[in-house]
Amino acid sequence: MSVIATEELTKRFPRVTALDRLTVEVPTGVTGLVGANGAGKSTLIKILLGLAPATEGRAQVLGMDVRTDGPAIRERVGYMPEHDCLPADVSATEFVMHMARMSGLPSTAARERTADTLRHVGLYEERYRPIGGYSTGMKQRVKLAQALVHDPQLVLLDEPTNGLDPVGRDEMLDLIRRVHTDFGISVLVTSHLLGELERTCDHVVVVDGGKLLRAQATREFTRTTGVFTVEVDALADGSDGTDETHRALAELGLPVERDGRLLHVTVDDERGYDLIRDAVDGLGVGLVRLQQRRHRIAEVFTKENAGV
Ligand SMILES: Nc1ncnc2c1ncn2[C@@H]1O[C@H](COP(=O)(O)OP(=O)(O)OP(=O)(O)O)[C@@H](O)[C@H]1O
Repeated sequence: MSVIATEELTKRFPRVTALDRLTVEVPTGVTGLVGANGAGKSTLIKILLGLAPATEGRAQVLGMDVRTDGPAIRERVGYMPEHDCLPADVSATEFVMHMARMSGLPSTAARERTADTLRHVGLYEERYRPIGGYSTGMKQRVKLAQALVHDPQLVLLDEPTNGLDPVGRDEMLDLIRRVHTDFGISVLVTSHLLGELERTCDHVVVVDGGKLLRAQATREFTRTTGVFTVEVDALADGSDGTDETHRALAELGLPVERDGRLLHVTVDDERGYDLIRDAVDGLGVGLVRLQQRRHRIAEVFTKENAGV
Protein backbone atom coordinates (compact mmCIF):
# COMPACT_ATOMS: atom_id res chain seq x y z
CA MET A 1 0.00 0.00 0.00
CA SER A 2 1.29 3.47 -0.74
CA VAL A 3 1.29 6.15 1.97
CA ILE A 4 2.02 8.93 -0.53
CA ALA A 5 1.12 9.13 -4.21
CA THR A 6 1.73 12.09 -6.51
CA GLU A 7 0.74 12.51 -10.12
CA GLU A 8 2.34 15.08 -12.41
CA LEU A 9 2.87 17.27 -9.35
CA THR A 10 4.26 20.67 -10.29
CA LYS A 11 5.21 23.70 -8.23
CA ARG A 12 6.31 26.85 -10.00
CA PHE A 13 7.70 29.88 -8.25
CA PRO A 14 8.13 33.07 -10.32
CA ARG A 15 11.77 32.31 -11.10
CA VAL A 16 12.07 28.59 -10.58
CA THR A 17 10.17 25.34 -11.08
CA ALA A 18 10.68 23.55 -7.75
CA LEU A 19 8.71 20.42 -8.75
CA ASP A 20 8.38 19.41 -12.35
CA ARG A 21 5.60 16.89 -13.13
CA LEU A 22 6.64 14.57 -10.31
CA THR A 23 4.83 11.22 -10.33
CA VAL A 24 5.86 8.90 -7.52
CA GLU A 25 4.46 6.41 -5.02
CA VAL A 26 5.90 5.96 -1.55
CA PRO A 27 5.09 2.59 0.07
CA THR A 28 4.78 1.83 3.79
CA GLY A 29 8.12 1.48 5.59
CA VAL A 30 11.08 3.87 5.66
CA THR A 31 11.66 5.81 2.45
CA GLY A 32 14.53 8.15 1.73
CA LEU A 33 13.87 11.22 -0.40
CA VAL A 34 17.26 12.24 -1.67
CA GLY A 35 18.44 15.13 -3.79
CA ALA A 36 20.92 17.99 -3.78
CA ASN A 37 20.09 21.31 -2.12
CA GLY A 38 17.32 22.96 -4.10
CA ALA A 39 16.10 19.66 -5.63
CA GLY A 40 12.57 20.29 -4.35
CA LYS A 41 12.41 18.07 -1.25
CA SER A 42 11.10 20.66 1.22
CA THR A 43 8.62 21.97 -1.33
CA LEU A 44 7.22 18.47 -1.80
CA ILE A 45 6.84 18.02 1.97
CA LYS A 46 4.98 21.33 2.34
CA ILE A 47 2.57 20.36 -0.44
CA LEU A 48 2.02 16.92 1.12
CA LEU A 49 1.14 18.54 4.44
CA GLY A 50 -1.38 20.79 2.72
CA LEU A 51 0.63 23.86 3.76
CA ALA A 52 1.42 25.06 0.23
CA PRO A 53 -0.69 24.59 -2.90
CA ALA A 54 0.68 22.81 -5.96
CA THR A 55 0.57 24.71 -9.23
CA GLU A 56 -0.59 21.61 -11.12
CA GLY A 57 -1.05 17.91 -10.58
CA ARG A 58 -2.38 15.82 -7.71
CA ALA A 59 -1.09 14.35 -4.46
CA GLN A 60 -2.56 11.97 -1.91
CA VAL A 61 -1.34 11.23 1.61
CA LEU A 62 -2.76 8.16 3.37
CA GLY A 63 -5.41 8.10 0.65
CA MET A 64 -6.45 11.73 1.28
CA ASP A 65 -6.26 14.60 -1.19
CA VAL A 66 -3.80 17.32 -0.13
CA ARG A 67 -5.93 20.06 -1.70
CA THR A 68 -9.05 19.34 0.31
CA ASP A 69 -8.00 17.24 3.32
CA GLY A 70 -5.13 19.27 4.83
CA PRO A 71 -6.41 19.24 8.45
CA ALA A 72 -7.23 15.48 8.37
CA ILE A 73 -3.80 14.75 6.87
CA ARG A 74 -2.02 16.80 9.56
CA GLU A 75 -3.94 14.87 12.24
CA ARG A 76 -2.39 11.62 11.05
CA VAL A 77 0.99 12.84 9.89
CA GLY A 78 3.93 14.09 11.96
CA TYR A 79 6.34 16.69 10.57
CA MET A 80 9.90 17.46 11.58
CA PRO A 81 10.99 20.70 9.90
CA GLU A 82 14.50 21.25 8.64
CA HIS A 83 15.30 24.52 10.34
CA ASP A 84 15.69 25.37 13.98
CA CYS A 85 12.21 26.30 15.10
CA LEU A 86 12.22 25.54 18.83
CA PRO A 87 11.52 28.12 21.54
CA ALA A 88 14.68 28.64 23.60
CA ASP A 89 13.09 29.45 26.94
CA VAL A 90 10.87 26.42 27.54
CA SER A 91 11.87 22.84 28.34
CA ALA A 92 11.50 19.89 25.97
CA THR A 93 8.75 18.52 28.20
CA GLU A 94 6.77 21.77 28.10
CA PHE A 95 7.17 22.16 24.36
CA VAL A 96 6.34 18.58 23.35
CA MET A 97 3.43 18.52 25.81
CA HIS A 98 2.12 21.73 24.24
CA MET A 99 2.33 20.14 20.77
CA ALA A 100 0.50 17.05 22.07
CA ARG A 101 -2.28 19.25 23.46
CA MET A 102 -2.42 21.20 20.18
CA SER A 103 -3.04 17.98 18.33
CA GLY A 104 -6.04 17.28 20.54
CA LEU A 105 -4.79 14.93 23.27
CA PRO A 106 -6.39 15.43 26.71
CA SER A 107 -3.95 16.64 29.36
CA THR A 108 -3.23 13.30 31.13
CA ALA A 109 -2.72 11.45 27.83
CA ALA A 110 -0.57 14.33 26.56
CA ARG A 111 1.65 14.14 29.66
CA GLU A 112 2.08 10.38 29.37
CA ARG A 113 2.74 10.46 25.62
CA THR A 114 5.25 13.29 26.08
CA ALA A 115 7.22 11.35 28.70
CA ASP A 116 7.18 8.16 26.59
CA THR A 117 8.18 9.93 23.39
CA LEU A 118 11.01 11.91 24.97
CA ARG A 119 12.34 8.72 26.53
CA HIS A 120 12.09 6.98 23.19
CA VAL A 121 14.19 9.63 21.45
CA GLY A 122 16.78 9.45 24.23
CA LEU A 123 16.09 12.59 26.28
CA TYR A 124 16.00 11.93 30.00
CA GLU A 125 16.78 14.35 32.88
CA GLU A 126 17.71 17.13 30.47
CA ARG A 127 14.12 17.24 29.25
CA TYR A 128 13.30 19.60 32.15
CA ARG A 129 15.97 22.15 31.14
CA PRO A 130 15.30 25.05 28.72
CA ILE A 131 15.85 24.04 25.06
CA GLY A 132 18.10 27.08 24.50
CA GLY A 133 20.95 25.24 26.26
CA TYR A 134 20.64 22.03 24.20
CA SER A 135 23.17 20.70 21.69
CA THR A 136 22.15 20.36 18.02
CA GLY A 137 21.63 16.63 18.52
CA MET A 138 19.30 17.20 21.47
CA LYS A 139 17.32 19.80 19.53
CA GLN A 140 16.92 17.37 16.62
CA ARG A 141 15.57 14.81 19.11
CA VAL A 142 13.02 17.31 20.43
CA LYS A 143 11.92 18.04 16.87
CA LEU A 144 11.54 14.31 16.25
CA ALA A 145 9.62 13.85 19.51
CA GLN A 146 7.07 16.55 18.66
CA ALA A 147 6.53 14.86 15.27
CA LEU A 148 5.76 11.54 17.02
CA VAL A 149 3.85 12.62 20.10
CA HIS A 150 0.35 12.36 18.60
CA ASP A 151 1.03 8.80 17.38
CA PRO A 152 0.82 9.50 13.64
CA GLN A 153 0.65 6.89 10.87
CA LEU A 154 3.33 8.65 8.86
CA VAL A 155 6.13 11.10 9.69
CA LEU A 156 7.84 13.45 7.25
CA LEU A 157 11.37 14.22 8.44
CA ASP A 158 13.17 17.06 6.67
CA GLU A 159 16.96 16.61 6.89
CA PRO A 160 16.97 15.20 10.45
CA THR A 161 20.73 14.54 10.39
CA ASN A 162 21.63 18.10 9.41
CA GLY A 163 24.35 19.60 11.59
CA LEU A 164 25.09 16.35 13.45
CA ASP A 165 28.55 14.83 13.88
CA PRO A 166 29.07 11.24 12.61
CA VAL A 167 28.09 9.65 15.93
CA GLY A 168 25.00 11.85 16.28
CA ARG A 169 24.10 11.06 12.68
CA ASP A 170 24.29 7.30 13.29
CA GLU A 171 22.20 7.59 16.45
CA MET A 172 19.55 9.64 14.64
CA LEU A 173 19.44 7.13 11.76
CA ASP A 174 18.98 4.25 14.23
CA LEU A 175 16.21 6.18 15.92
CA ILE A 176 14.47 6.76 12.59
CA ARG A 177 14.68 3.07 11.74
CA ARG A 178 13.12 2.25 15.13
CA VAL A 179 10.24 4.66 14.54
CA HIS A 180 9.11 2.14 11.96
CA THR A 181 10.20 -1.15 13.54
CA ASP A 182 8.97 -0.35 17.09
CA PHE A 183 5.79 1.59 16.28
CA GLY A 184 4.88 0.67 12.71
CA ILE A 185 4.94 4.35 11.68
CA SER A 186 5.92 4.91 8.05
CA VAL A 187 8.70 7.43 7.48
CA LEU A 188 9.66 9.73 4.62
CA VAL A 189 13.09 11.14 5.42
CA THR A 190 14.94 13.64 3.25
CA SER A 191 18.68 13.82 2.89
CA HIS A 192 21.26 15.10 0.47
CA LEU A 193 23.58 12.26 1.53
CA LEU A 194 23.07 9.03 -0.37
CA GLY A 195 25.23 6.96 1.94
CA GLU A 196 22.83 7.53 4.84
CA LEU A 197 20.01 5.78 3.08
CA GLU A 198 21.62 2.43 2.39
CA ARG A 199 21.13 0.98 5.84
CA THR A 200 18.20 3.09 7.04
CA CYS A 201 15.67 3.02 4.24
CA ASP A 202 13.60 0.29 2.59
CA HIS A 203 13.03 2.51 -0.44
CA VAL A 204 14.77 5.42 -2.06
CA VAL A 205 13.28 8.22 -4.16
CA VAL A 206 15.79 10.44 -5.94
CA VAL A 207 14.83 13.90 -7.20
CA ASP A 208 16.89 16.34 -9.17
CA GLY A 209 15.76 19.78 -10.32
CA GLY A 210 12.20 18.90 -9.24
CA LYS A 211 12.13 15.83 -11.48
CA LEU A 212 12.02 12.19 -10.46
CA LEU A 213 15.31 10.50 -11.22
CA ARG A 214 14.59 7.14 -9.67
CA ALA A 215 12.30 5.38 -7.16
CA GLN A 216 13.22 1.89 -6.06
CA ALA A 217 13.60 -0.55 -3.19
CA THR A 218 17.02 -0.07 -1.55
CA ARG A 219 17.87 -3.73 -2.10
CA GLU A 220 17.42 -3.17 -5.85
CA PHE A 221 20.04 -0.46 -5.72
CA THR A 222 22.41 -2.66 -3.81
CA ARG A 223 21.63 -5.93 -5.57
CA THR A 224 24.43 -8.38 -6.06
CA THR A 225 26.27 -8.33 -9.33
CA GLY A 226 27.53 -11.36 -11.15
CA VAL A 227 31.11 -10.26 -10.51
CA PHE A 228 33.30 -12.22 -8.07
CA THR A 229 36.62 -11.03 -6.78
CA VAL A 230 39.22 -13.76 -6.36
CA GLU A 231 42.63 -13.57 -4.69
CA VAL A 232 44.93 -16.56 -4.34
CA ASP A 233 48.11 -17.39 -2.45
CA ALA A 234 51.54 -17.89 -3.99
CA LEU A 235 52.31 -21.42 -5.21
CA ALA A 236 54.79 -23.70 -3.44
CA ASP A 237 57.42 -22.94 -6.12
CA GLY A 238 57.18 -19.22 -5.34
CA SER A 239 55.21 -18.11 -8.43
CA ASP A 240 52.26 -15.94 -7.46
CA GLY A 241 49.48 -18.31 -8.59
CA THR A 242 47.34 -15.51 -10.04
CA ASP A 243 48.41 -16.23 -13.64
CA GLU A 244 47.57 -19.92 -13.29
CA THR A 245 44.19 -19.12 -11.74
CA HIS A 246 43.48 -16.57 -14.46
CA ARG A 247 44.21 -19.18 -17.11
CA ALA A 248 42.15 -21.90 -15.42
CA LEU A 249 39.11 -19.67 -15.07
CA ALA A 250 39.42 -18.42 -18.65
CA GLU A 251 39.57 -22.04 -19.82
CA LEU A 252 36.19 -22.55 -18.18
CA GLY A 253 34.92 -19.86 -20.55
CA LEU A 254 34.52 -17.21 -17.79
CA PRO A 255 35.35 -13.57 -18.55
CA VAL A 256 38.21 -12.59 -16.19
CA GLU A 257 39.76 -9.17 -15.63
CA ARG A 258 43.03 -8.86 -13.76
CA ASP A 259 43.69 -6.02 -11.32
CA GLY A 260 47.08 -6.62 -9.66
CA ARG A 261 46.68 -9.70 -7.47
CA LEU A 262 42.89 -9.56 -7.81
CA LEU A 263 40.86 -11.32 -10.48
CA HIS A 264 37.33 -10.09 -11.26
CA VAL A 265 35.32 -12.95 -12.70
CA THR A 266 31.90 -12.48 -14.25
CA VAL A 267 29.73 -15.49 -13.59
CA ASP A 268 26.12 -16.47 -13.08
CA ASP A 269 25.21 -15.78 -9.40
CA GLU A 270 24.19 -19.29 -8.41
CA ARG A 271 27.12 -21.21 -9.84
CA GLY A 272 29.80 -18.63 -9.11
CA TYR A 273 31.13 -19.76 -5.75
CA ASP A 274 31.26 -23.47 -6.69
CA LEU A 275 32.89 -22.99 -10.09
CA ILE A 276 35.61 -20.71 -8.82
CA ARG A 277 36.32 -22.73 -5.67
CA ASP A 278 36.65 -25.98 -7.68
CA ALA A 279 38.91 -24.35 -10.29
CA VAL A 280 41.21 -22.92 -7.60
CA ASP A 281 41.20 -26.17 -5.66
CA GLY A 282 42.22 -28.08 -8.81
CA LEU A 283 45.33 -25.91 -9.12
CA GLY A 284 46.41 -26.53 -5.55
CA VAL A 285 46.65 -22.79 -4.73
CA GLY A 286 45.29 -21.36 -1.49
CA LEU A 287 42.22 -19.18 -1.79
CA VAL A 288 42.73 -15.90 0.09
CA ARG A 289 39.51 -14.18 -0.94
CA LEU A 290 36.34 -15.07 -2.85
CA GLN A 291 33.81 -12.33 -2.68
CA GLN A 292 30.71 -11.39 -4.63
CA ARG A 293 30.62 -7.67 -5.36
CA ARG A 294 27.60 -5.61 -4.42
CA HIS A 295 26.53 -2.38 -5.99
CA ARG A 296 26.52 0.55 -3.64
CA ILE A 297 23.82 3.17 -4.09
CA ALA A 298 26.34 5.92 -4.77
CA GLU A 299 28.01 3.79 -7.44
CA VAL A 300 24.71 3.26 -9.26
CA PHE A 301 23.91 6.97 -9.22
CA THR A 302 27.36 8.04 -10.30
CA LYS A 303 27.04 5.83 -13.36
CA GLU A 304 23.50 7.02 -14.09
CA ASN A 305 24.22 10.68 -13.54
CA ALA A 306 27.25 10.49 -15.78
CA GLY A 307 24.85 9.70 -18.60
CA VAL A 308 22.27 12.38 -17.76
N1 LIG B 1 8.86 30.30 -1.30
C1 LIG B 1 9.69 30.21 -2.33
N2 LIG B 1 9.77 31.18 -3.25
C2 LIG B 1 10.58 31.11 -4.32
N3 LIG B 1 11.39 30.02 -4.58
C3 LIG B 1 11.35 29.03 -3.69
C4 LIG B 1 10.51 29.05 -2.52
N4 LIG B 1 10.69 27.89 -1.84
C5 LIG B 1 11.60 27.18 -2.53
N5 LIG B 1 11.99 27.85 -3.63
C6 LIG B 1 12.97 27.35 -4.64
O1 LIG B 1 12.53 26.10 -5.09
C7 LIG B 1 13.64 25.21 -5.29
C8 LIG B 1 13.46 23.97 -4.44
O2 LIG B 1 13.61 24.33 -3.07
P1 LIG B 1 13.44 23.30 -1.87
O3 LIG B 1 13.62 24.06 -0.59
O4 LIG B 1 12.20 22.53 -2.05
O5 LIG B 1 14.68 22.33 -2.12
P2 LIG B 1 15.29 21.24 -1.17
O6 LIG B 1 15.55 20.05 -2.01
O7 LIG B 1 14.46 21.06 0.04
O8 LIG B 1 16.67 21.87 -0.77
P3 LIG B 1 17.23 22.24 0.70
O9 LIG B 1 17.76 20.97 1.24
O10 LIG B 1 18.30 23.24 0.41
O11 LIG B 1 16.07 22.82 1.48
C9 LIG B 1 14.88 26.02 -4.95
O12 LIG B 1 15.41 26.53 -6.15
C10 LIG B 1 14.35 27.12 -4.07
O13 LIG B 1 15.16 28.29 -4.19
